[in-house]
Amino acid sequence: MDAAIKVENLKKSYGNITVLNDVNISVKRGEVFGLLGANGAGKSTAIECILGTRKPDKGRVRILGMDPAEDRKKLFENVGVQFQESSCQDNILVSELCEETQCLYKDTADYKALLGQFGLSEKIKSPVSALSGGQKQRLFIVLSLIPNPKVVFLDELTTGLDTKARRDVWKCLSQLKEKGLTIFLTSHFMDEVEALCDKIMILKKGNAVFSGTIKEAVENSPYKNFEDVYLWYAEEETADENI
Ligand SMILES: Nc1ncnc2c1ncn2[C@@H]1O[C@H](COP(=O)(O)OP(=O)(O)OP(=O)(O)O)[C@@H](O)[C@H]1O
Repeated sequence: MDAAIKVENLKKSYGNITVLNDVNISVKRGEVFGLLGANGAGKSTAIECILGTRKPDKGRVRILGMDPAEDRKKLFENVGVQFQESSCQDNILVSELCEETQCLYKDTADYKALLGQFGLSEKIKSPVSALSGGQKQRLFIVLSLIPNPKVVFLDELTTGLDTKARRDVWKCLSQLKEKGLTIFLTSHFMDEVEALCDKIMILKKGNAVFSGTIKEAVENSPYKNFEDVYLWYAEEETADENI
């Protein structure tokens, strides 16, 4: 079966600084893939190049067999995207924003059910500007799921959420995964990565320093705790120095 997401030899530089250096990614349908790395490692740039919103210098990308630069319309009927920062009109209500999003697609999920799953039913008539940071974050995940996507990209999906909200989001995403959703996420929380990801890639200054399962990452390092393992791959200094 074709990979849901296939990235070959992706390269991107800003001026003479290489931000992505020959990155190769393959995500199967129904898998949860985590792209990890320190601030500035190149994760957001990779997502933007994969989605075709930023032009890579080199490389080939296919999502559900489609070229994101050429098949934009068809692709975005099947792909949901939640970015780190999303902007919308100041006074728009949660229900209005969901309805506006729904109008853009043919086949959509029931947004009221999604708001319920993500703990936002009571906020349906609130202005988006009156939501807390964590509530907004959950709303943007809901918006990414409205197109009933086969693949969803979630950039730092639980940054700003409290402990209970994070757990609730994990549960919702696990349920969606069981229904066959392919998830591409970035995260700085290793407990989250362990709870959700089937496969990971660790980027260090644009280079993939590890690609595989969490179990393989642990086995190929001197550490047992996944956060130590991650730091060992991702950072200049050793994990010991961070304890
Ligand atoms: N438009 C741009 N012009 C020049 N440099 C850029 C641009 N966008 C990003 N960069 C640089 O590219 C590098 C990678 O940035 P990117 O946002 O992809 O990192 P990231 O891994 O997503 O970081 P974070 O975890 O902080 O979100 C950084 O050094 C950043 O300063």
